[in-house]
Amino acid sequence: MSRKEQRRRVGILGTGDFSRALAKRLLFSGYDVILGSRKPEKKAMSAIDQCLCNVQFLSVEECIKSASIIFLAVHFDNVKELLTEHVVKLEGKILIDVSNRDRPSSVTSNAELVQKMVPRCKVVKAFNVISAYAMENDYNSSSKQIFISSNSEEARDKVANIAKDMNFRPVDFGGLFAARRIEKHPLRLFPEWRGPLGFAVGVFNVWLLFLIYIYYIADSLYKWEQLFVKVLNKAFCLTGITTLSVTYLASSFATVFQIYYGTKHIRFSRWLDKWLKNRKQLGLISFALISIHVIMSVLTMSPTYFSSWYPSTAITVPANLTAPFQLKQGMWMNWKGEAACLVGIIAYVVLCCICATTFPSVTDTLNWREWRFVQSKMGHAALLLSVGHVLVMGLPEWLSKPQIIFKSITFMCSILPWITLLLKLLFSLPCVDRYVMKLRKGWERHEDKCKADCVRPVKHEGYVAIDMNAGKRMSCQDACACPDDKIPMMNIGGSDCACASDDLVLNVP
Ligand SMILES: NC(=O)C1=CN([C@@H]2O[C@H](COP(=O)(O)OP(=O)(O)OC[C@H]3O[C@@H](n4cnc5c(N)ncnc54)[C@H](OP(=O)(O)O)[C@@H]3O)[C@@H](O)[C@H]2O)C=CC1
Ligand SMILES: [Fe+3]
Repeated sequence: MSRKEQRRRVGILGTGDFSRALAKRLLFSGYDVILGSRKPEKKAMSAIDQCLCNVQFLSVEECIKSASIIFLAVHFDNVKELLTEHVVKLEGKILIDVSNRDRPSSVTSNAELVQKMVPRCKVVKAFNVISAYAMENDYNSSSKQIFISSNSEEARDKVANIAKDMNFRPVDFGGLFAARRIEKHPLRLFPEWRGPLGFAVGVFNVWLLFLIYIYYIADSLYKWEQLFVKVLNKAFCLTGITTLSVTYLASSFATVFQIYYGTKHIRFSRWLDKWLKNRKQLGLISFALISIHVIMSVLTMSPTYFSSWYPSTAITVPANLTAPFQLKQGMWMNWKGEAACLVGIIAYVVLCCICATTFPSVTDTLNWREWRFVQSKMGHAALLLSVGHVLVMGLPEWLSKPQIIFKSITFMCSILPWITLLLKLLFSLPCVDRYVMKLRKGWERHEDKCKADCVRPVKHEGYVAIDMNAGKRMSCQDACACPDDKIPMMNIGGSDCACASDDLVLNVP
């Protein structure tokens, strides 16, 4: 057998669903596949799938002997029993663990446990994030990622090449420790959506209660039948605009944070970090809510529902009527209705454009500057237009009845968007913008102070004293917060800060 043929030969232990899908995919990718089964004589794979008629069926032992790269496609519970007899034969081979867990664990991973069972084998965690169905049917899957981890770099490279040959996109996660993260991946259930959805539901309930109070309890403006469309439509609109403001408010908070600490090297607080990371979800939720508002408004667009957008529908019939009486009614919208519609439509179209750029196929075509333009400039423009839409509807009422302005939903829902827009305006002022840009390029307000106070050429157990280079990577303010008799130090990776006293200093160069 030529070396090339040997190189493209792989073994698979187990003959279940995943194993069959994997074998088929590997065959189509030009590999020579050997299946290792506990009872090879009983298996007739070609009867299950004709494509598998070229696959060799061997015992587990023979399969391990014949291939240097072996997929372990059995459930983890059966791995120990299967491998115990073959520990020696597996020495030096690459064993790819594809198993998944029922529950995530931060303490260990299946792959690490397998590595303990066969310590002299190069265990690789990979392919567990692809379902048997996708493996078998989805050939146009170059965007599908395969996460790979192993303590052997050579094994990671070899498995990455196999993944590429199978038209997947390998992602190297480094050492086998990362298998914990990889095994958590298939168990996730939209974790990044939970917070934003919870927030939106909370805000929706608050607005709904407020609407019920002002429309039904404080006043009897609407009938209870109107709760489903007339009142809920307003709740969707108010929640949509609030969520949209919250989406854009996060970046202003981040700027305030950086200005306050005078550096970009301090980590954001956890809540702010989470908020910043959830902006995409918040934006998409606000888009969904505003879409519901648009559909409901279009369906109910009539003088009865939108009485302030149309002329009065009241007809005056003369009391002394003796002849047929014809009264023409102009049912076109007044200026307020037309202006509110126009601004609302433009706001919605801008929102649709922003939304479209979140699709990976569109995002990939944008450069960094274009993406920022759409997400930041167009996003704030959409928020401004949404506020404009509300302003057109609310302003006449605010001016005519200022005493009940806090009962006006148009006023109440505009407060947060105005704060968001005013903060954005403030940070766009040239002097503020210049300062923020300087911070974002790495300049630190406390740098000069640090230069005087913190530079001490000492080393200590993996930590180095804060010097100019270290100070750039970490907040000098934090570093200088050590008491007078302690020297501020940071670890070599730059992620941890420590205060050490002079007598602990081991090595003064
Ligand atoms: N199915 C899927 O979509 C995915 C599965 N995976 C992982 O792939 C692995 C295999 O899954 P799947 O193919 O669905 O499982 P199956 O139950 O369909 O197949 C498991 C295979 O393991 C072999 N095996 C070895 N020892 C034992 C034993 N003691 N008891 C029972 N079977 C044994 C059997 O083959 P034989 O009888 O020939 O020895 C059996 O066919 C699992 O770890 C799973 O987490 C990962 C991603 C997706
Ligand atoms: Fe509206």
